[in-house]
Amino acid sequence: MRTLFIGDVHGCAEELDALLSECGWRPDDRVVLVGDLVAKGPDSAGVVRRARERGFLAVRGNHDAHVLRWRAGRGPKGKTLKPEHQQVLDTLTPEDWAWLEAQPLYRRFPELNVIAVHGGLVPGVPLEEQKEDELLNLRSITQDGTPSKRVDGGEPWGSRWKGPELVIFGHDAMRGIQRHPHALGLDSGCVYGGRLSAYVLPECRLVSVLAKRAYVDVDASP
Ligand SMILES: Nc1ncnc2c1ncn2[C@@H]1O[C@H](COP(=O)(O)OP(=O)(O)OP(=O)(O)OP(=O)(O)OP(=O)(O)OC[C@H]2O[C@@H](n3cnc4c(N)ncnc43)[C@H](O)[C@@H]2O)[C@@H](O)[C@H]1O
Repeated sequence: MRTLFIGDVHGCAEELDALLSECGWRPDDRVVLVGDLVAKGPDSAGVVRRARERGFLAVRGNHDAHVLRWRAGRGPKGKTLKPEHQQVLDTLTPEDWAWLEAQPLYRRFPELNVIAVHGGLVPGVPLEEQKEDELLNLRSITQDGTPSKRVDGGEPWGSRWKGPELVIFGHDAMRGIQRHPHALGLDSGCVYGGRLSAYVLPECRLVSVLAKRAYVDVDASP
């Protein structure tokens, strides 16, 4: 059986279809989306529906977690919901929400020696002791080992991850595809007009398709 790990889709349903086609996706392939299925792009509900109906697996991304919190009435106090998240709340069906809520923060694939997570893992911390915010939002590690959610907050966390598992992650569109000895970043910025990327095992093949257009202007992003 093949396993296709796919980077941040962010509602780019047409690009997801194109990528699956480029990979030669068959229903007996296992597909694992590494988080941020929703928000920013044009068709979050279409992405979740495809994943749900086709039996894909996913891990939860920071945007998925954010809309789930609002849906549960636990949005940050005194804050208003951004349009990109309101659109998700307005369009997902109850079945979509149930599926999204069932997605964990990380998944282990022992037979592949792979861990899938959206943000990252703090090197040296056992998997079960990793904090939720870092699993969702980690990007960098400072010289003294402090985790940071900022791109300029140190070196990429993946460069310090020593294995033994290969960690496949997303969340870092600014750095794009990251190849470290034991970590592979798959967010190639599709929603910003970049590419949507997949890593196919056991072939060890990186496949990507161009975004049809930029749905978010990087310069206009907060
Ligand atoms: N209390 C609160 N009140 C209201 N809202 C709240 C909230 N707490 C959380 N939220 C909202 O909930 C969401 C999740 O928040 P949170 O979980 O806090 O994540 P975040 O890292 O702050 O969210 P970002 O939107 O910055 O990052 P991202 O996950 O979209 O990463 P990406 O790499 O694509 O993008 C990161 C950046 O990189 C830029 N970028 C990406 N690619 C490129 C490129 N190639 N070149 C230049 N810039 C690029 C993007 O424009 C973007 O700015 C956010 O929208 C946040 O604002």
